[in-house]
Amino acid sequence: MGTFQIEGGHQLKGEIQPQGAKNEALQILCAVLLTPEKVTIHNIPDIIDINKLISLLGNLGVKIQKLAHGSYSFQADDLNLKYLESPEFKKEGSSLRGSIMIVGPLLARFGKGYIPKPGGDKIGRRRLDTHFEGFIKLGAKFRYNREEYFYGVEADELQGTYMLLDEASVTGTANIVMAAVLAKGTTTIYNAACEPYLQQLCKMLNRMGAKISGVGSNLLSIEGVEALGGCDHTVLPDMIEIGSWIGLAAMTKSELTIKNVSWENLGNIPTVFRKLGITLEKRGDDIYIPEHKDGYEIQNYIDGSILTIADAPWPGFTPDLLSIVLVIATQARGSVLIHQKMFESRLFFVDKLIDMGAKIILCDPHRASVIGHDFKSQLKATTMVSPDIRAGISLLIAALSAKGTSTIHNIEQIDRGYENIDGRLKAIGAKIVRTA
Ligand SMILES: CC(=O)N[C@H]1[C@@H](OP(=O)(O)OP(=O)(O)OC[C@H]2O[C@@H](n3ccc(=O)[nH]c3=O)[C@H](O)[C@@H]2O)O[C@H](CO)[C@@H](O)[C@@H]1O
Ligand SMILES: C=C(OP(=O)(O)O)C(=O)O
Repeated sequence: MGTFQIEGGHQLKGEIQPQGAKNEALQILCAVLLTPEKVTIHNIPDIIDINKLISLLGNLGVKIQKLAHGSYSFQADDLNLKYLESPEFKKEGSSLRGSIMIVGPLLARFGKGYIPKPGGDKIGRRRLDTHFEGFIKLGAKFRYNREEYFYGVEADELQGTYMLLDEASVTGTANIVMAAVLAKGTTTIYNAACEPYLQQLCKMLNRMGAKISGVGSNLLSIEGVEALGGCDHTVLPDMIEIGSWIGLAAMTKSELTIKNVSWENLGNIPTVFRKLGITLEKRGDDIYIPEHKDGYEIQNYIDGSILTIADAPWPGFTPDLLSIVLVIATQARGSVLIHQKMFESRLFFVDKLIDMGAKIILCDPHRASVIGHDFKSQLKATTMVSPDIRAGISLLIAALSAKGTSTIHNIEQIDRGYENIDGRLKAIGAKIVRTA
């Protein structure tokens, strides 16, 4: 279990380039299974979860070539489907969440898709009903081995149909879309998730020859085609990393420029940070954050009542940024209610912030009320364990703003989603030491 030692209380300064988006890259990598032709992908982040998925694809027989940092070509022309029945697959497939999205492409192209219960953050119930209900609607037979937590779907042929998803699941929508592109006839998916991750996936599939319309909305129409071809794709910058750097700048009162953020794909993320009182300037495609010498003040609603920041499926505010918003609020002027609607175990990390001196009341597993210190009282350094990716980065931001030296254990949880995090933060002045 690796550890970070963080000397807090230093201002940072400079430019930071966001990595490619983890959650988009996971979808895009699974899509290479849909064609025997070569697919080239750029801006793939070098992080644990992505590297695990690339290794899984390699074990499935995908030919992989590293072209440059973040650029790879993949060719799934001769797969070893026997691997899906091996003990190694049961171990490898269950070590990340994104692996679930190999099922749709394998089902569509080879008539069968299997997966052990996928891993990912332990942040509450993470069911897979939406995925499998979608495959069943397309005509697949479903099997579930309870002893081994092993899921399987099989079909000689998939038939397009209308479906109303029970919830706008991100990975569920991606999986069903990837199955439907090769089905017979037209599939209509209502209540589809439409995060930029999915928009990017659909655009890529269309470049491969798929016929998907409604991209960016919650109503997708997919006219099945016989086969897909190769393509080139570049992953967008990671909007969750961008939000993390905004939080970092505010909490450490640092002047930072976040480079090439793809503003048009950030949805309401800038607006939410502005509601917390943080100044963000659009400079070309960069975000410039000035030093917040006098802190930042949370806005109330028009009627004077206390602001709530809650998550919702896109174009609502992503749940993956709520932990970061919460930590920033601990030093704001004013109060805010953080309402994590999607996951029931994602706010428990606030205990660590309370230990550090933050004023937070965990009202219930979904809601935390934060009363900001307005920098009148600095957080105190402490020792903590990172429970999940976003709590981990939030604790790291808290530690960078705190007085004294903090220790964070289990930093693999942060490395799952942030590329060379210590190296990049040290380059802008952070004092972090990594021990293996
Ligand atoms: C690899 C990947 O891409 N992971 C992301 C993906 O996970 P993932 O695709 O696993 O998450 P889902 O979108 O399926 O669902 C997330 C949670 O929200 C609940 N839910 C979802 C939709 C809805 O309308 N109502 C509702 O309550 C689900 O029951 C579940 O508990 O999307 C999540 C929600 O944005 C993000 O936190 C994860 O980072
Ligand atoms: C919850 C997350 O990831 P995963 O779905 O891979 O666990 C996340 O990226 O915040």
